[in-house]
Amino acid sequence: MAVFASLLPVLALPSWVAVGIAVLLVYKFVIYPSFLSPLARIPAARWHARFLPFYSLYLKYTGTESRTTLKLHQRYGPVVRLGPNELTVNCYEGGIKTIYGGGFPKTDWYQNGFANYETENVFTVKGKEHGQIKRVFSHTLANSTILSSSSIRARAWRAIFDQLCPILRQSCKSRTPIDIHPLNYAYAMDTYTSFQLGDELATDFLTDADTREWYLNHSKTLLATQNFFWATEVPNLTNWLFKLGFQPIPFDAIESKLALEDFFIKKYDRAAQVLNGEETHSQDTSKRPTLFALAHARFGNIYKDSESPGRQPYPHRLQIASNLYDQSLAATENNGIALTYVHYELARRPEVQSALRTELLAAEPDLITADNTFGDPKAIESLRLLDAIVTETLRIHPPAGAALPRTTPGPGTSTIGGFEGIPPGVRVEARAWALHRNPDVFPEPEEWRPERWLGATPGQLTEMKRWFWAFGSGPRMCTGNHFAMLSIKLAIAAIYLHFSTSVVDAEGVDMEQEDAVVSRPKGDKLMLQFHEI
Ligand code: HEM
Repeated sequence: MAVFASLLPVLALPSWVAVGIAVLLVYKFVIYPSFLSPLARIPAARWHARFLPFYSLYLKYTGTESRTTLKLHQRYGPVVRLGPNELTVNCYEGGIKTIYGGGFPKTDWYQNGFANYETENVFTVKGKEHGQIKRVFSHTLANSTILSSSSIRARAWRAIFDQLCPILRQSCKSRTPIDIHPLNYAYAMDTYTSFQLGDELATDFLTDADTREWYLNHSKTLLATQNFFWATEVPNLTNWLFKLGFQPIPFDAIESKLALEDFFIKKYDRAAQVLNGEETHSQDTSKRPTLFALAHARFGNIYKDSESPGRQPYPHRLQIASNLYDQSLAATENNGIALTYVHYELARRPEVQSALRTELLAAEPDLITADNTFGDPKAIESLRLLDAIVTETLRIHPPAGAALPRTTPGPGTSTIGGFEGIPPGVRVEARAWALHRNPDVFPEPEEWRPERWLGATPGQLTEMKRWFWAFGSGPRMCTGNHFAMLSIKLAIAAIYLHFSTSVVDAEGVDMEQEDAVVSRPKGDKLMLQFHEI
């Protein structure tokens, strides 16, 4: 009724005024965007994409965007108009170099999807606050610090040799295949939260299977494409529907978000007590909540105390929680997916496993010390085949391979992929999935070939590194890339020194990657048979 009531004034207008308004609307919403806008020169994905957003929304809702845009780029070139105000971009010069290297601002998509505790974090925030938060963690997450951290290596050792290997050995003895995917998530979460919060407050998902399963069920619901779509792609429509009494975001997804937030904030609150000396702890550095302590000490330089409402038991509680929770989600999902695909590719290629083992055995004296821990971190850095295996896996199976949206800045216009005069406020986005499949840079791009990183000429290598985009680029590039590479390499090195693997075909296994913000294998499992060496 309210809708009809709002139309009454229009119906009461003289007919020539109504026609005039209709002509203006057609001009603004159809003729201008289709023929006169600076975007009109750019090839459109569909004829209607010039003035209607539905094609783009359809691709996002159905989780078919990355694969479809790859085909669109193959057909129309490096810049394609996906909607009236949206461009998909697939090139380095004038593409990722300009947009991401040039620091074009993020869209609200990030805030709508990834703010935790209703509070922004380094992943979502725009403006100068972003650089301030990033600087708090940047030294501790830098490659030199990560490589020299004995506590990271000690925790990884414990996770792999004391917790994971016994599970793998058991499966060897009983000749029972094992689903390695949830264990990869567990390893990623346990090692990262240990770095954040110290060993005692970290998760223990490798041994605590019930909590692991509880976590995985909630995170799967939370990140399901169609649940995520409403808040990120059509937030205004979602709010309107909510006001009209509909709830497009399923209750399960909201419940999962709240359950996970609650699980983690309890840990952060305990970390604050540790720091305040309210809990007795030894001086053992592995128990120190390293990343929590950094945020706790330095967020006061970013946020005023007035931004810490009285309900917070310690300053900036929600800002700390939002950041740490975001990081642990990023670490678990991305490292977990990457590890699963490294296993998947290796398990199908015994000859690559043998070559890797030869490389590992040659480095073993430096890699592993006599008193049983990971040795000189440079040893792991120097393993070229291992590096090529992980990099090639991130190329062909990027865990965060979907679109990363930005907006063209103002004042003035931008040049994107050779198209000049792009006005401010246009959504522009590239995706690792498509960049990594450019055959001019990565010949036979659908082939997993680690050797492409080893036999390339210096010129080819430079080009491949420019287009390699698993961690993004520019000022918003992943802050966890060094931690990710080290922890993935430690796990793969330790496991393939002692085991070989083969893939087992089992019900529910589907290794095709989801076309989603977090690109898990569709079946969400990988059954492997481990063989002890
Ligand atoms: C294989 C593992 C990982 C992959 C593939 C990955 C991928 C990415 C990508 C593509 C971005 C850029 C997003 C954008 O530009 O919109 C990003 C940002 C980010 N990642 Fe990662 N990530 C991984 C591991 C981690 C880990 C271990 C952490 C833990 C600290 C982490 C924390 C972050 C954060 C905080 C950002 C936001 C940076 C900013 O906006 O300045 N990631 N990641």
